[in-house]
Amino acid sequence: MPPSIFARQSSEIDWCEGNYLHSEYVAEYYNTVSNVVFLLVGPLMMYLLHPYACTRSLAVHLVWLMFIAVGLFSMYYHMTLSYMGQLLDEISILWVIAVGYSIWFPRPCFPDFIKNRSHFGTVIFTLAAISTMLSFVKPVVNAYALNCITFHILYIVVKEIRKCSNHRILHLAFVSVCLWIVAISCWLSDRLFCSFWRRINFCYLHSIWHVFICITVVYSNTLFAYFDAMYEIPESQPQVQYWPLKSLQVGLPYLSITKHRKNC
Ligand SMILES: CCCCCCCC/C=C\CCCCCCCC(=O)N[C@@H](CO)[C@H](O)/C=C/CCCCCCCCCCCCC
Ligand SMILES: [Ca+2]
Ligand SMILES: [Zn+2]
Repeated sequence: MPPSIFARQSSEIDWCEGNYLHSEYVAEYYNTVSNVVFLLVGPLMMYLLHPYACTRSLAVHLVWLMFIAVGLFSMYYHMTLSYMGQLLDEISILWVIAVGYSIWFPRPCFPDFIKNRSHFGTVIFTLAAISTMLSFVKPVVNAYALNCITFHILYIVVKEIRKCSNHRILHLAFVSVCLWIVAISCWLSDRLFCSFWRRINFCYLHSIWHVFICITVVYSNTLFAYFDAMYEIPESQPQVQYWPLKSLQVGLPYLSITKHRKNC
């Protein structure tokens, strides 16, 4: 009988951290626990972005709810290393990116055949549905394919930043890219150079990736929310602020709205 898709270690991928070293129930202890950052940052962003979401669209909250779901699925995945865990982790990432694109993709960058944002959303959701089906074909390539989407995101960042002269936004874009470079270096190094990291007994790179990609997503989403707000709701005078140290530009960035349109 073939192993169940829920069976422990039925995933094709095994991350560098040793399995069942700290608990008989948790396959990769640090890779599991490090996902707590998603569970802390998601609700905090929903709280900080509430005025912006009320003005722009409540779908902004959906991104952060799905972000929390990604953290929970990722926890389940590293806890079990099951095939089901892997697919839940990857498919939930695909859909949160799809929702992010539908809300924040800058209107001037729409391809010519797109009529409006809801048409764009339909195209993105169709592509995400097709990709979801394809993800079952060769699950081992899914994570690489998801990471490749970032190159398209970087292309859009460069395109938008060329039109921008606001120093706070240039700083935000620069820090987003630096954080992503650190995150992806950890992810790739954990996958490609595991024997080296095992030799020096430092197998925590994938846990470090979880923390850095979580912060990168906060930075890049704030950047896209700013670009989008300047196109769609400029009258609300959007501004980037930082939690907890507003004045020093230190901490987690978020979009604040000066003139609040009371939709909720
Ligand atoms: C107009 C553009 C809008 C962009 C919206 C982007 C919204 C992204 C929101 C959430 C993505 C969360 C990703 C967290 C992954 C955590 C789980 C994890 O680590 N899974 C791994 C296995 O445990 C798996 O191997 C990872 C696969 C790859 C994930 C790729 C994530 C891409 C995130 C995009 C970041 C943008 C960076 C932009 C830099 C300027
Ligand atoms: Ca492992
Ligand atoms: Zn992970």
